Amino acid sequence: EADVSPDTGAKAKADAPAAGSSEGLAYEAIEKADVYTGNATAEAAKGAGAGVAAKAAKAAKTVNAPVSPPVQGWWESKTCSGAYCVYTNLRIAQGRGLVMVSKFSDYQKMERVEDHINKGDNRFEDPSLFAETEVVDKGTGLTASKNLRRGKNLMSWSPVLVVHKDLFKDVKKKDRRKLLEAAVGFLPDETRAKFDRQRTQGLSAGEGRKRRSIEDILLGAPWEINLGYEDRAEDHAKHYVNYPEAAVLGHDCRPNVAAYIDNHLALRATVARRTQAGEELTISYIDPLLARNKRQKWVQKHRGLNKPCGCHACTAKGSAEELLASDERVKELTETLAELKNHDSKTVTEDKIDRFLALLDEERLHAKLAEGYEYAALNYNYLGLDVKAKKYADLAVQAGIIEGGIDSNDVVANRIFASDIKGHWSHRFTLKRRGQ
Ligand SMILES: C[S@@+](CC[C@H](N)C(=O)[O-])C[C@H]1O[C@@H](n2cnc3c(N)ncnc32)[C@H](O)[C@@H]1O
Repeated sequence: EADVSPDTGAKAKADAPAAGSSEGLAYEAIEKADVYTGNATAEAAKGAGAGVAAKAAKAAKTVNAPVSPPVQGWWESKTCSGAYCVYTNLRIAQGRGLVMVSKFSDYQKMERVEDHINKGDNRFEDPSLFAETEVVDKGTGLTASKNLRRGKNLMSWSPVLVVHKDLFKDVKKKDRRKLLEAAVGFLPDETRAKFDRQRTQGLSAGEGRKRRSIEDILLGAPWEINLGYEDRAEDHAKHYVNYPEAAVLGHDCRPNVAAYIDNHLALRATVARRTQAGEELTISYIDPLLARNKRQKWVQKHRGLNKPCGCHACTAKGSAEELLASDERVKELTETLAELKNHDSKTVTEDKIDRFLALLDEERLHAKLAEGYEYAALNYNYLGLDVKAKKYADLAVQAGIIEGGIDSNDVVANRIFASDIKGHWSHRFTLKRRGQ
């Protein structure tokens, strides 16, 4: 499949043409020592059988092929370990570039979404809205420079590194480190410098000597995409994604910023509640509706925090009473949400929905309201309470734009619902079933 470069209009082929070709493609020489070709690990060979070993052998043989990516177009490097290879596109997203460590079939899927990635914006909406600062016990973070209103867009950035999640189980640590370093080494200079900042950013002098590995950087942020088809269980195409500019956002279980990956694979971050100048801007690295002990362990185990989560919702400055109250709210919210999601539920009443909404607010889940509002609206409508249903369907649209983007499926569906509450299938659904 050929794609048109946004800058030159030239056809950029996925195949890397020979070095010095007359198609205007240039090669930057890199140290050959930086390019690594590994063998299939025992685990990968076991998982994928002879094909993987054959591919590894082929890779080993072709190590003398061009070892530098072309300036434009996709490039399949011969830097591989087992089924996983490094792929590059330096011109994508107006020259920001993207490197990938993945399987050939997933690389092909990525090639097909190039146009989408090219259409995304790459910018901080208004750099005067926040500044980088040191945050106590959290390293570098972003702090609001002005008062910010809910719904204010902060940033949109295309991915620069995409890594298959199975790499971490199929390839040995030493080999995957080489693959990841080779991939990042191929990024255009400016982008690589931004990536590299993440290795030392916010580490204290003592920690600084350690530098974060690329692996730690990937695992320390919550960004994942699935290049497969959601409805195919066998399709394991989950990938970690890195957005260097967003990596400075610290974690809070009750954050003031909502962030999501949009249809252009861009990371977007939007203010989720009114924020005062001087407040740290935070996102949640995990599902904020998990119970507190799970949240605390999860961020430590999976998000690189070197101690249990210390955010206000997890510590309440030591107030056992406040912590207990929050735990109870989270439990009730989770249980009620399950009831609201079940349209056969016999236990949902107007009071229960009212209470659910009050708890959402009290628990300060301002970056995760859309789902709750949507189910509240549906359940009000089941009971024929169309004024409340309309109010929360509208709020679900508003929250959905902040949490998932204006084009997201949920926003589109809720707009339709909000525009015709009484014509929606949910109207008086429970009442009709009760014969009322
Ligand atoms: C994506 S980075 C965020 C930027 C980071 N503060 C820095 O200085 O580069 C994730 C890392 O930041 C630190 N961090 C983020 N949120 C934190 C929190 N709530 N408590 C403690 N450390 C946190 C952890 O070291 C985590 O692995």
